[in-house]
Amino acid sequence: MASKSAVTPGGQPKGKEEPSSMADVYNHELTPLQKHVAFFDRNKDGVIHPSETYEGFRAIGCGVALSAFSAVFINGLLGPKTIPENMKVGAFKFPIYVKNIHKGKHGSDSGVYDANGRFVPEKFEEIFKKHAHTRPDALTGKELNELLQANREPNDLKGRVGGFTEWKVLYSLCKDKEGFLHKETVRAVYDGSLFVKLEQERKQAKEYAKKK
Ligand code: HEM
Ligand SMILES: [Ca+2]
Repeated sequence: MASKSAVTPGGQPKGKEEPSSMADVYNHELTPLQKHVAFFDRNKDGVIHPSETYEGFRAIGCGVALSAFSAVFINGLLGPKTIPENMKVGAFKFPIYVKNIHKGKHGSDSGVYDANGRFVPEKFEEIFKKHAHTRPDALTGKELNELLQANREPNDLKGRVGGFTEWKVLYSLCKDKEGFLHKETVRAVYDGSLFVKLEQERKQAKEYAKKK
């Protein structure tokens, strides 16, 4: 009988270098923040390698430059915070451990993810109550800037840059023709379903283009 741990829940063989226990994260209910990043763990071995960050960004429609930049900076800066204690990691591998992604949280954020990576509905609603002036269920580019400004914590350059990048990439990927970023899109960022949807939409658009 095949050993239970020989394959990931996705059915793919596990990476050789990482201990199999890292994939265990998928045997439990994921926190919303774990779901947010699980999309980028392409082979579901519990570890996001820079190549997977790159692949994930490409899959949702980001260009080569942004995807490569993100792989270097997200894995380089966030990855080390997520390495489990007593775990030795080879130089230049820059893994991100899905299990510990809450340790990668930064300052100057909205607070919608709590310290454990859970979703805080009140904080989510607050974003729109405070900043959605033009219409209640969406943010304009200007209103997004207002949110970023309001989230800024003193002496927190790293957190500010992190928050700025997350929100600006989201806005550029998902704003509608009139420049609105919809509440339901933002909701889908927090439960991780947005990335899956964007990838599916791109695949369908490609199929459609092939048939034409
Ligand atoms: C195009 C891809 C991505 C977009 C558009 C995006 C967007 C966002 C947004 C809008 C937030 C909420 C920030 C807030 O509440 O103020 C967030 C949080 C977060 N994201 Fe992403 N993200 C992306 C990819 C990733 C990847 C690849 C990782 C790591 C593997 C990641 C890790 C995080 C973490 C750790 C947080 C929590 C930050 C905090 O609350 O302090 N994200 N992201
Ligand atoms: Ca992986």
